[in-house]
Amino acid sequence: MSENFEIKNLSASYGDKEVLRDINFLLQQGEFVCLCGPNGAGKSTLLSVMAGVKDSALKVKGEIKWVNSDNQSVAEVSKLSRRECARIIAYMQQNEYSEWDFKVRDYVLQGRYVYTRSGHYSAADYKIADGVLADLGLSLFTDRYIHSLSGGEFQKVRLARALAQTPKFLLLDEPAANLDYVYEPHLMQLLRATAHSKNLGVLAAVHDINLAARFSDRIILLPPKKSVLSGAPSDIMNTENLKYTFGVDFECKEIKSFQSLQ
Ligand SMILES: Nc1ncnc2c1ncn2[C@@H]1O[C@H](COP(=O)(O)OP(=O)(O)OP(=O)(O)O)[C@@H](O)[C@H]1O
Repeated sequence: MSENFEIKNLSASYGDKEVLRDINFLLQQGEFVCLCGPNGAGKSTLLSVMAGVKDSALKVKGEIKWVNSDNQSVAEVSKLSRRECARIIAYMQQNEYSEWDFKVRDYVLQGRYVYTRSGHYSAADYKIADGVLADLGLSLFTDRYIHSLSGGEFQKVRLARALAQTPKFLLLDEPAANLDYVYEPHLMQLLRATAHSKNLGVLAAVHDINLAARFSDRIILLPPKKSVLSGAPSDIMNTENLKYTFGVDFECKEIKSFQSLQ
């Protein structure tokens, strides 16, 4: 049975500094959703709260839980251990650096850690890690060391590690950062296809609203200290909603060839 990730009446602040105000939305398994908003609107903060790894100085009110298709609560993020949470949600943060220079395969295998006993990986764990590397076109990188990778290559390897976690929900903070103009749309296409084929709920903070409009099933617009707007790209991407979110005027044009490229 599919589950939904429900965010209800969520507000968050650092001391007196309000960051999120009255956020409400559902993320369903099997959909690819882009989270768009201006710098500082709270996209990273929201993702970290949903993943259960927020900054300890951040005070949060509201509900973050999973509900089943009958709208019954299944679990709450705040009541689960890190290990339990990580079996349901994989979270790829904006910037990450590993002190240790792992081989790519070992780094991706870390996604399986939450399923191991005492950190021993099974043949099935290796199979999953290798399968994800193949899906992302990274098989040739398997034996490379991560410190030798370019920024874009490492970004893809980080995504592979998150997918190896086989979560129900995948939270990505700017997954297209460091990617070139060819791989950027490739990645968005892959995320959409993976969400659909693996019944994975994907929420990705994305700065490029054209990319979001072209590939997502749904867009959530997050303006600073205001409620979110949510809808299919064709319904939500209009001058009024973009002004509400970004505070500046936009001209919106539908480019049909974008659709045909999918
Ligand atoms: N530890 C902290 N203490 C105080 N304020 C913080 C802290 N961390 C983040 N903030 C503030 O919270 C607000 C939201 O930050 P956040 O990184 O979530 O925004 P964002 O939408 O992801 O921005 P960007 O698009 O620039 O990455 C910002 O104003 C930021 O300065």
